[in-house]
Amino acid sequence: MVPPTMTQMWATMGSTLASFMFVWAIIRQYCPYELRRFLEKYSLRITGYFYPYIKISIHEFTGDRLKRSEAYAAVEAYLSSNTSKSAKRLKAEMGKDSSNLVLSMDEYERVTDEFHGANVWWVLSKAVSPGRSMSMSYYPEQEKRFYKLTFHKKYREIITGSYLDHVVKQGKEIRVRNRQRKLYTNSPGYKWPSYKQTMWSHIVFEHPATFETMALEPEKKKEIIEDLVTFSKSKDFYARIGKAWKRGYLLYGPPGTGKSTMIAAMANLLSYDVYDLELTAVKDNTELRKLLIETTSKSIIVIEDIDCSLDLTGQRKKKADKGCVEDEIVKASKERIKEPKEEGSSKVTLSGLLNFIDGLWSACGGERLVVFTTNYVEKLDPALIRRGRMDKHIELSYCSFEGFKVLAKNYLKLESHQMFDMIHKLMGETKMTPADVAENLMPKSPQDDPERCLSNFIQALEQLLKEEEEEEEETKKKAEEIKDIDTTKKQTQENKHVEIQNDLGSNRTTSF
Ligand SMILES: Nc1ncnc2c1ncn2[C@@H]1O[C@H](COP(=O)(O)OP(=O)(O)OP(=O)(O)O)[C@@H](O)[C@H]1O
Ligand SMILES: [Mg+2]
Repeated sequence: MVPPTMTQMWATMGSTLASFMFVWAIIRQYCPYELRRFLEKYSLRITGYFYPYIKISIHEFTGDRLKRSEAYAAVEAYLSSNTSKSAKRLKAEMGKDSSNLVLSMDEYERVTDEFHGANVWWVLSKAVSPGRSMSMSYYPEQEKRFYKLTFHKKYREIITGSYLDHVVKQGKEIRVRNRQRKLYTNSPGYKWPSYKQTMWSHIVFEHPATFETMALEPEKKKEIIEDLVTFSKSKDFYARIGKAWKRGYLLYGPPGTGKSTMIAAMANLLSYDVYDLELTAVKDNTELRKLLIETTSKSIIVIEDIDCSLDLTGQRKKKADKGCVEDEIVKASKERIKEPKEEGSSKVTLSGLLNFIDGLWSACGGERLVVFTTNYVEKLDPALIRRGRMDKHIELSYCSFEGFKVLAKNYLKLESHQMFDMIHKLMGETKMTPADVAENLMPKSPQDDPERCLSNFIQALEQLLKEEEEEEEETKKKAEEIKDIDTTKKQTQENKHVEIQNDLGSNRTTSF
């Protein structure tokens, strides 16, 4: 018998395929869903005997469709950043800040990836489950999307052992980087929420502060950044030493030295959410615990002006308390300290707060920073700020010349100028907060070029120096007056003493 020619072979194969497609189309069109599933199942089993490839599916929704699968989301992020460059059909969606389009592979597109010499293929597919009626309800037709990973069976170990972990880890990191971060706050006077409502309200966190733009000595900045980055990478370390993965920071210093700015810079550095906890709006310790449980991993929990929020005897301070009077003067413009509506409803105690920091952390797990800020560190109870609770104490102080150089670069785009020497000298003799330096460097009119801003700043420094000298003179004068009064008092006392001695002496002589 003559073997078939190539053309004949192709023709036979083509017609077989066409017939198969035709039969399959008829089955899809007319067969009930259950029969179709049955045929699919057995055809897959038969081909499985000869087919050397393994397939893994990762579905978008699992179980009750309520929650999107984290694995699916991680694979999606991984593929959109790693392999979408090789995809030919892409879909575009708005990015997180609605300013750019994000591309990812489209349905049924196939992309390849390579891991330690193993080639794999990813396809985004979808299955359609038909609509069905159950009791009184009708469930419409549903599309179920899933990623299908295909690889040769000889790579089974490497793919299931490490490639999938690598994909999920990288995908999660990409998602954290790309996610829209949030600033949460607990609203004052908020009633205990009904089912599934959260106690936190949030807005999108878009603070532009970074460590780069912060006026801080370079070594200090480097140390803080390294501390934060080391913390964020220490999951295994914390697990090994049996400690909850959290770190406490105490930021202290005069108003306007960048405590709040640093919190924003921390959040931007690590891509964390921020929970700004208003302690005065928390009803009691139970509510405080509930608030904590609702926070998510990769977040910073902030309590600003901790000295005003809590009475160290255990009861929260009220707005007009004596201890906070000086803060009230300093912060007259701030409305942060709010009086609870009902009298006697303030029940958050120091021990409640300590439990908030220590007790529940261990149960919650996850990566969290807790940051306290204060203008008066000496007012705080040592128990609250001891190492282990507040692990790192950072003092933010008046602006140094190094700090000024950062601000001059940010505000005026100047890295050096002949006026800098003068500024260096004046800054060594004065105490100006970074907030004031920033305000003085800010152009106030279109005519304010960098030179003008610098000379305005010099004027402000000279004025401050004069005021400080006058104040010092005043203090000296007062000290001298007090000294004079003391000397006069002492002199009078001494004179009196001499008189008494003399009287006693003359009495003794008389008696002899
Ligand atoms: N170290 C700094 N670097 C850059 N800008 C700063 C710095 N410190 C303060 N500023 C500027 O001053 C403004 C006020 O600073 P910030 O609110 O961070 O001060 P604070 O220490 O939190 O003050 P308070 O104790 O009153 O809360 C900021 O908006 C920022 O522009
Ligand atoms: Mg602040």
